[in-house]
Amino acid sequence: MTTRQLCRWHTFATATVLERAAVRRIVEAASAAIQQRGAFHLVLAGGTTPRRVYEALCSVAADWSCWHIYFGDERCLPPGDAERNSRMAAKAWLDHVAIPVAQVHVMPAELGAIEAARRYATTLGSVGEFDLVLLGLGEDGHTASLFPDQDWGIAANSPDVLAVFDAPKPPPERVSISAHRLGQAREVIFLVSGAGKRDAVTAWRSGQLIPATSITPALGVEVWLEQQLL
Ligand SMILES: O=C1O[C@H](COP(=O)(O)O)[C@@H](O)[C@H](O)[C@H]1O
Repeated sequence: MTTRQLCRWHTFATATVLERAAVRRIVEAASAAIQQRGAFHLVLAGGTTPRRVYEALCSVAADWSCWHIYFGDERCLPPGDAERNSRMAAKAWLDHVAIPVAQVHVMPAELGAIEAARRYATTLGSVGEFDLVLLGLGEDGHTASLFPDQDWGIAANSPDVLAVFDAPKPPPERVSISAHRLGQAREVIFLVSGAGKRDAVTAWRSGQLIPATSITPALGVEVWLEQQLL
């Protein structure tokens, strides 16, 4: 049985306005989580819009010692490869702030998708609900590394982490947190900008099943997008 996605759409005049709002929301969510539970568990997305948000996070004041970072997906490439989502996030943000290294949970994707998925599932085994999951949207409607016509891990008994092969966007071998596990979150925000996303947004808004619609947290998802995409 599939759960229907509760979706709240928010438009922003430009990508820059959207990115500034995302930075503010991340910092607010972190403060609230740290105040209420002593820690902030944040899942990062790859992609261009998130990268600019990460760059802006370098200059905010935050209690970095309480932040715990996870990755929604990763590309099976060597650790320092510029195309890895973890490398991008490190370069843009994580290398410049005082989040303890042991609290940055990189997917060991260099080990291959199957072994990396197995190890990351162990990492997530001790993590409860994420406080905030950031996701992107690909031009084909993919999110994290959940691609059209592949297994998105929707079922409650799906593995928490999927080994992905034959991804249509390079590289073909990837690792992704499953849709079911990504939905175990207090808050999920999709950050969507760039004219190339228009068809995917139209498909989503018209009720078509695309990978992004498979993320169904109890409180629904927020989709933050540039005005030009509507
Ligand atoms: O390959 C990926 O693509 C999506 C979307 O990225 P974008 O650059 O088209 O915005 C991203 O969310 C995902 O993390 C990444 O691995």
